[in-house]
Amino acid sequence: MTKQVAAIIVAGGRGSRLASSDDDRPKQYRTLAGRPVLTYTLEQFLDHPAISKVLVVRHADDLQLYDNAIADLKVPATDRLLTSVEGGATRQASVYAGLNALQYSECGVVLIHDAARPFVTHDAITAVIERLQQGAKAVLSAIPVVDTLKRANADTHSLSTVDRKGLWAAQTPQGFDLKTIWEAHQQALQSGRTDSTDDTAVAEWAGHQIELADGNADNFKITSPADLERARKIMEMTNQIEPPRPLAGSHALAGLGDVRMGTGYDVHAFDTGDAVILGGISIPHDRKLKGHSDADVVLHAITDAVLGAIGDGDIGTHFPPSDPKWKGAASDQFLHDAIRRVEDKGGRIAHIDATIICELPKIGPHRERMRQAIADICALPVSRVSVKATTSERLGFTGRKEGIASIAAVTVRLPF
Ligand SMILES: Nc1ccn([C@@H]2O[C@H](COP(=O)(O)OP(=O)(O)OP(=O)(O)O)[C@@H](O)[C@H]2O)c(=O)n1
Ligand SMILES: C[C@](O)(CO)[C@H](O)COP(=O)(O)O
Repeated sequence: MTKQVAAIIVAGGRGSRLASSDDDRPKQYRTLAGRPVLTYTLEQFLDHPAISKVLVVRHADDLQLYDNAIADLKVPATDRLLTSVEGGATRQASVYAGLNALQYSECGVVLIHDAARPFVTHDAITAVIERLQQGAKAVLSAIPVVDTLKRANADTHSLSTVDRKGLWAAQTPQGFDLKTIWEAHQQALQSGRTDSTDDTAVAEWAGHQIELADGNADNFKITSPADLERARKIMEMTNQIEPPRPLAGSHALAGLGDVRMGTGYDVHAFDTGDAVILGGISIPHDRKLKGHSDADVVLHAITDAVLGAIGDGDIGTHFPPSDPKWKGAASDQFLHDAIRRVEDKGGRIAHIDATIICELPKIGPHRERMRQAIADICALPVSRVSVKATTSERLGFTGRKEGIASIAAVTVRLPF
């Protein structure tokens, strides 16, 4: 009999090996081409027709980040996405929290997957499910080790070669009969075994046989800063806008699509505070910008430029300042909404050029981070985002340091 399949996505870690001073979000909430890692991971499971329930285990402090990740889903979550549960101090504890939450579901088998593996494929998921439906109690998605392996001492002098024959690199998803893995985790905990780095280790320890299913090298886990960079490049390439065809004769415009240009302008006054939000990042300053939302004057100008390109009103039309809902709101959601309006018309943003007009703070030291933040929000390669800054030679309100202005130009390609 075919058993109902649940998936647990463990997203309760802190990503300490990827810690960075300018972004305190755990790795599963960092963005790849504008959307959180967790969002991509979840989509793979929500999109798989054989999976009935998906449960995310998250850290107690991450509720807002989790909600943002769900808001970015492009596949319907419906009632298949269960209410998230809080994890524990180790991966093993987080998985156990997820298994406990599934005890009263109707699912007979469960896949356990790292949120930090967003490139998991439909085929890798199917391979694990098929073996479980054929009766396996524990299935590991894995790839054979292809590099020559060395064992080295602490000062990294190579000591010996390890025979790689029969060695596999464990990935996720790992699939189990739900009762079997739940009991194995319970026994492990009762015996004080709390440091297993994966669930097949828990099942092995409890005496169960593990079967292998085909994983793939692309399903790497984002662990280090280099992994995050690699993931960003892959996702940016996947989302890459086709380069415009070279202009040639009368068909040139057909190759480019319906190219539109929009401009935006915004101003916010200074208020007492200690940081300004500009282009999606926070910059320490001796004032803040006053506004109904977070007063990110750059994202507001870009949002208006996007809306201008498609002739769809302006930021105030869609997000009236009179609506208390937008009080203190992060402005990336305004831009996300404008981009969705472009995508609903089958279009794409091709290029963004923003200028910030202020005497202070100095923009130069923050420019690259701002470009990256805007590129992330818009799912664009950073090469398609420009941020410039100028003073107004001490003239006018920006010159008197009363506020900051920003103008933006955005190019959009729509289908004919
Ligand atoms: N207490 C924990 C620890 C880890 N995980 C999850 O388990 C997966 C794989 O673990 P790992 O890569 O070790 O993640 P972190 O523990 O976050 O990373 P680090 O060890 O660098 O802190 C990740 O999706 C992570 O969010 C979890 O749910 N709860
Ligand atoms: C579960 C896992 O992803 C399999 O490769 C891995 O063991 C996670 O733990 P780690 O702490 O990152 O080694």
